[in-house]
Amino acid sequence: MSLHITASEGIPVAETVLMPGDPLRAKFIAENFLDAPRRYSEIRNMYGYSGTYKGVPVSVQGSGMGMPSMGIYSWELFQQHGVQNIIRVGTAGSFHPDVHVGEVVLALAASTDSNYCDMFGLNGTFTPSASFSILKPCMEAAEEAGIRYTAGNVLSSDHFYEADPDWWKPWQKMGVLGVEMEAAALYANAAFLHRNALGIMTISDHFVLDEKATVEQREHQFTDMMKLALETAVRL
Ligand SMILES: O=P(O)(O)O[C@H]1O[C@H](CO)[C@@H](O)[C@H]1O
Ligand SMILES: O=c1cc[nH]c(=O)[nH]1
Repeated sequence: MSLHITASEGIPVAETVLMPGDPLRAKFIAENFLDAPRRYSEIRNMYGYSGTYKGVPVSVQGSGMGMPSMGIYSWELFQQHGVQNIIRVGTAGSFHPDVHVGEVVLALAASTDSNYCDMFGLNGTFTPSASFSILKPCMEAAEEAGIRYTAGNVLSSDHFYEADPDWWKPWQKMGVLGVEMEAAALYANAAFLHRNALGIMTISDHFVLDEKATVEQREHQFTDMMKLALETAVRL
């Protein structure tokens, strides 16, 4: 048990955890993809479940929205629940005309406008990046399952709503694929605590094209990303 996660000896957290921002997406993944799922935590309704996928123990834990929330849950999972690998299964807005709603992005690195990494006391700019130990099996699993993906830099932002409607254009110019709100904190915690992390995102909105996913799609229908994360988990 930790401050924000109930899990105990009775229902431990697995070494590999899938983390959607939305706790209802965690419930959906557990109920639709895991064998014998059991809920180990419901503090603040931030559900966590443990079960197996193809015989391998896997957990699914909501992270909430934003880096402070992801910072708390991933820190406790790594530090107090023995977790080795976290795979974020999130949604993102695309800045790229060739990366469409419903498509999968692998976040090689997470640029950020957040000061989350200041706590590590570095005298330069840390680059939160994915763990190759998860990225490689994920790419292999995607190729085997025929799941198309784009790999690149994403922006982890502290803001969902921005005052300036053109705020995203300088990031697009730098080749950043799109925006979400948690990967940088996850990658930084994993680096500091010597654990592994990867962000797999499905595009839910578009900044360039007139494309948008429904609430139902965001919660339930981004199954390529969920299957890909689970197929990656069994390869770790
Ligand atoms: O779908 P999730 O995983 O929550 O991810 C994205 O959606 C939320 C914003 O709507 C933020 O958490 C952002 O990172
Ligand atoms: O953080 C996010 C997630 C999806 N779409 C966005 O525009 N931002």
